[in-house]
Amino acid sequence: MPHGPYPPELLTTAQMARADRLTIESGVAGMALMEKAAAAIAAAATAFLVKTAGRRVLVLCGPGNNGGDGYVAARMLRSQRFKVRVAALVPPESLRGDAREAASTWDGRVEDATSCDFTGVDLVIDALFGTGLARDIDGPAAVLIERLNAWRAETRQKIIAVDIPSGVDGTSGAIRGVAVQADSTVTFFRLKCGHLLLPGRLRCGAISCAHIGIRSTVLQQIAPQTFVNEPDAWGAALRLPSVEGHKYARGHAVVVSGGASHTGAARLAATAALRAGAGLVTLATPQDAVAVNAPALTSVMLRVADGPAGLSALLEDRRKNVVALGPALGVGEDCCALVEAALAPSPEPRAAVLDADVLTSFALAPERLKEAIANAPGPVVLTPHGGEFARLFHGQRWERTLSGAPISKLERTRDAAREVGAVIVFKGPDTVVAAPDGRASILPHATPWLATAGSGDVLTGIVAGLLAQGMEPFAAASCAVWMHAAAAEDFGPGLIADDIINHLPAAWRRLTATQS
Ligand SMILES: NC(=O)C1=CN([C@@H]2O[C@H](COP(=O)(O)OP(=O)(O)OC[C@H]3O[C@@H](n4cnc5c(N)ncnc54)[C@H](O)[C@@H]3O)[C@@H](O)[C@H]2O)[C@@H](O)CC1
Ligand SMILES: [K+]
Repeated sequence: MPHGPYPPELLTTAQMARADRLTIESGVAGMALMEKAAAAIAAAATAFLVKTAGRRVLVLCGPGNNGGDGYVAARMLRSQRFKVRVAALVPPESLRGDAREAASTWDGRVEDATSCDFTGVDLVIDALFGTGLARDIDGPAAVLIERLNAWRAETRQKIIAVDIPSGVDGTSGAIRGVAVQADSTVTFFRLKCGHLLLPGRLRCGAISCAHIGIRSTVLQQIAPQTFVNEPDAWGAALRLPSVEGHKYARGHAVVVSGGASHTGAARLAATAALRAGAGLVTLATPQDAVAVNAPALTSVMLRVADGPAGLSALLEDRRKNVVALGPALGVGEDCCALVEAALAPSPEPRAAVLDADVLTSFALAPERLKEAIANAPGPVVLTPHGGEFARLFHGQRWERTLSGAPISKLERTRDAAREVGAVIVFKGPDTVVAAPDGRASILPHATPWLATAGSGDVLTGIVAGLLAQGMEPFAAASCAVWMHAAAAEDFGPGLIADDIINHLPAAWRRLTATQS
């Protein structure tokens, strides 16, 4: 699993190649970058070998600069008296540019990787393919990677990946044919999107990011729009309560409850909105559910709002600046009509969070949802999981471009956000948040315990609570995803949705510690 914190920007492989190019054009030699990259790899390998008292290293080198890093790291490790073997996919004489120069600094034997033997090896360095991977791996290289993974599984020996595990697409996180299963990955300058998107993330092991002499000023030209979902990316937009502020200054969120037998989900969302910092939260309940909701609430207020007309009347109070609906609302036309009431034009701005049954209800009429969003009196955040996303954006079923490159969850979320005009939180272990203007964030670590009943309802409530305080919607949605994961991580095994709410104060503490 990844280790953080990381630099905030995430790059595509094309953006990373541009960062290398811009740096080289500014006068830094490509070999100097490679030496630093290799030094970071050698340091990681040394730390591992010292800890395990291992001595024998096998460096697998590919046909490009990733292989170049491997040759230089091999030389560095041998100079520290480790027993180093190098095995390559192509003969060193066939290499070009920096890779060729790097290989020339290794004066030891170079074995043929496709027939190399792993017996007795303590550590493998995977320098086969990096950000230059351009197609699916097949043939002898694929067989080698399969043999390598089988060796690791059998012997429990370790693999360090140079930049990215070979076979993982650095932009999409897809596996191109086969991919190395690494125990740790040392990447350079900035993480790539494919380090955090599944399934790539699961192939990386612990990720570290080394500085190799590329200045962060190159990012001004590259203008990345994707960020690691950590406080560095959105902390500046956070609204912390001030001593002199009163509760109305922190907004008033309305959460819409389902009928008498479906009330728990909305109560979870409402309580989470309060814990996320909304000044006031009202649960809008149908008359038939009052008797169920009333005894179950204390700090959340309760108001009757039957159907669209009831909700419209409740929302006439202009201080109610966020409405959240979807959890256990029931699928169908009644649900669509409630959403249209919630998004109806209003003289005061009002944000909305749409989740669960709302997303399914509009699956057959996405244009209708798009129109309601276009006319809404404030920003809208949609929080689909995989199934809801697929139903609502079924037009986006292509997994690959015409040239065969995989289309990632990141790009699909970004396209959907642009298409529908709302911030989209595409939930999962690698939750992606995307805004219509193209900004996106990816959650670097989520505990598997988050996949529990009611967890999504709590997330809806946190988004609503942060929006109520006036946080910018992309930042609010990203922050909510982070807090949700941080609270779950704080609680640990055995988590249920109520625990996420109860551990939001711990997430707040962690967050405010990063801000001071
Ligand atoms: N000067 C630079 O550009 C730097 C590059 N660095 C390293 O260089 C790597 C990128 O180097 P490259 O752009 O040369 O790319 P790679 O070394 O990742 O691979 C490119 C080579 O692999 C071949 N190839 C691509 N996909 C293949 C497939 N499926 N099957 C078989 N062959 C395939 C290509 O034809 C090309 O020969 C980074 O990941 C990083 O490790 C670092 O040393 C930092 C500096
Ligand atoms: K690699």
